[in-house]
Amino acid sequence: MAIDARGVELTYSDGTEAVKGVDIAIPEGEFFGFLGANGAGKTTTIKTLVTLLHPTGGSVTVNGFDVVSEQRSVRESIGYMAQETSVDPELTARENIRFACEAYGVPKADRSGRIDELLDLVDLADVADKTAKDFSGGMKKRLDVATVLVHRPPLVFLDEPTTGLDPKARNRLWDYFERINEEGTTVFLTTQYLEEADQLCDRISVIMDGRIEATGSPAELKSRVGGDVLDIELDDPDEPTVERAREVAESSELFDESATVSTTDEGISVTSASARRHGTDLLVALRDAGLTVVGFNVRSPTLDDVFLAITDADAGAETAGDEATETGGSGTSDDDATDAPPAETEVSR
Ligand SMILES: Nc1ncnc2c1ncn2[C@@H]1O[C@H](COP(=O)(O)OP(=O)(O)OP(=O)(O)O)[C@@H](O)[C@H]1O
Repeated sequence: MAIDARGVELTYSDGTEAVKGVDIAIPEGEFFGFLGANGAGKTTTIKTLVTLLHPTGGSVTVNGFDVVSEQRSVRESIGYMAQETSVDPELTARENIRFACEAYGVPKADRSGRIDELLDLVDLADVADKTAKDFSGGMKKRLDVATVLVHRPPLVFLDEPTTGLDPKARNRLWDYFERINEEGTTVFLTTQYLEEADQLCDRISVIMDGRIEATGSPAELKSRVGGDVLDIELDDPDEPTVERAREVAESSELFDESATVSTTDEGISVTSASARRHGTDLLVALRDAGLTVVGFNVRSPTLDDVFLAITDADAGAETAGDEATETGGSGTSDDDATDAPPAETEVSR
């Protein structure tokens, strides 16, 4: 097992319960995605797994080593790409990787071969001797990836590695991650992007408010949505119009007991096992209710829908969102620079 985490809890010294009993079991070679909105607890969990924070409850082994009593062995056997870049802008790409080789104790005789190999892996060989300060965001991230691989760790942690990158740079990074995984490295990736998790991961856990709400392959999670999705675009989708459409949908034939309706910027989305069969009936019912449908589409669910389904289910279950206050001086954290997370998710439709 690459990671075996049981009942992990992490309460910061200001009382914020960021992780509330998380179980994660990741076999070797898996590409695992840890998905959640801002502030859900992804970084706190990852920092616990890489020994930067000590769990306040539960137990974790990484590559068979205990994260508390065998911290050093854990660190030697993993690569960790943090959200903040570790690239030194004053050094060249080659020097940055060489520096990482020294830091990780890569034997001198192996260094230059390893550096060339990694420059090739992330396509930076052409700019190997340019200083990193002139690199684009995507190039810096690629260099970051190379530096965490110098000691050939069997397991790498990537904490939101593509946040802030344009789609092209993001796609390119995905190729490298896939390549690393194909070569046998276990990957633990955190992301806010459902599309990213869908594309890359064998298995995904969704974390919300410090708890894992769902785990499975992208296909399994999508099948939990319980049907296909009918997106309906309304003319002038102000609040009363959308509410009326929701009422019509909820009293239509589509609406069996597992069906759900969510509101979107354009109108409503109905998820139902009979979305394909009875979709057009709903359109007629909406027209009869005096509503103008300007667009509709029936599609298979995406991970966005999974996320929404979980969020909807969760909203009733608990009083949501006691957003923690930042103290900036936590005794348990060795980096206190977490930005206050805005209360929004990256779920775009
Ligand atoms: N040093 C700290 N002291 C106190 N609370 C903290 C600290 N760091 C994070 N938190 C809080 O713990 C919770 C989980 O934060 P965490 O950074 O793990 O979430 P995340 O899912 O990684 O979010 P993001 O996408 O913003 O990185 C949040 O409520 C956050 O405000």
